[in-house]
Amino acid sequence: MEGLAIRASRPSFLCSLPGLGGNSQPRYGFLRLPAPSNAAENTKLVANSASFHPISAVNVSAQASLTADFPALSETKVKDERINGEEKPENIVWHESSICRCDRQQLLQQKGCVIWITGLSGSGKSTVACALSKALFERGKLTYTLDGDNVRHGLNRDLTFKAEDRTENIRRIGEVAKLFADVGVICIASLISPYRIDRAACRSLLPEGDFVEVFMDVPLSVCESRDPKGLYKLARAGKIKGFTGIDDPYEAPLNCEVVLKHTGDDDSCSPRQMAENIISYLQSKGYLEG
Ligand SMILES: Nc1ncnc2c1ncn2[C@@H]1O[C@H](COP(=O)(O)OS(=O)(=O)O)[C@@H](OP(=O)(O)O)[C@H]1O
Ligand SMILES: Nc1ncnc2c1ncn2[C@@H]1O[C@H](COP(=O)(O)OP(=O)(O)O)[C@@H](O)[C@H]1O
Repeated sequence: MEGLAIRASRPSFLCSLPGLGGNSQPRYGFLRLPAPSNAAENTKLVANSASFHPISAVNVSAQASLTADFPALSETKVKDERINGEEKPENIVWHESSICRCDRQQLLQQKGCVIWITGLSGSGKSTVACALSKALFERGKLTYTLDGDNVRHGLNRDLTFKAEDRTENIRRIGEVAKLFADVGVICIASLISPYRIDRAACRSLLPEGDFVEVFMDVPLSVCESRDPKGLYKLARAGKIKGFTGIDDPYEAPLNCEVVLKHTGDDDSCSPRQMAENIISYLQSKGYLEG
């Protein structure tokens, strides 16, 4: 177990393995514990990990008994009872895989992360997401885009635009994006995500640096003049209630990784150029290498 540097800020099993694979960048993966040969050994291993991941004695014995009854669970660990401040049901154990995130990243020659594009309706989120995924594809990098509009056709079809439903929309997309990042994919999430606290919650799901918040800094007047779906017109006419920027708030990021500022309709504001700005950021942080 020597040489493992635990990222204390993460309430999970994430740890960094400095120097692994000859790369100076820390790699993130699940801490692998050897398969215990018996319940006592298992208890000891779990107890040893308690310095970074507090678990209760009740869970330790539950783990030991599950392991005895179901050998297939021998490499599972009891997961934190509280994740993201929420109570989790009891008797849920984390099943470990023999292939970890760093293996997948090595395979893909890139690092998983989430590019979170936020901004008003009509600010160009979907357009820049599309340009980014195309430009990365041309460089041989694997992306997947979660667009608010699209996800609301399926996974989030039950959600409206009232505040608590927007929060749930963002939470679900944040969780799905986290899974994609764990696959090693560059996940592009483009949704209005108007509330700072919800974006911060999604950020907190990921290891530091892996959440790249991109703000489409486009004035409301520009978005409204574009109005490709005619929704601003309807909102102004009072036919849509609670429309972001009209009668519902948008909280611009105070401190995000990339700001794409609209300064006119010149080349510097083209979707392609905006995508290149994001790619430069990813390159500078090593996300386009394995
Ligand atoms: N009331 C209201 N407010 C804002 N937007 C509305 C609303 N009703 C429908 N739409 C359309 O839904 C798209 C936004 O969905 P999101 O999932 O991105 O929104 S949110 O993050 O949950 O706030 C948004 O798409 P984009 O224009 O692509 O942003 C709108 O077309
Ligand atoms: N960088 C840009 N410059 C000029 N027009 C743009 C740009 N990005 C998007 N648009 C146009 O603005 C409108 C809204 O873009 P869209 O990507 O659908 O925004 P959002 O996803 O934020 O609602 C579309 O008609 C699109 O062609």
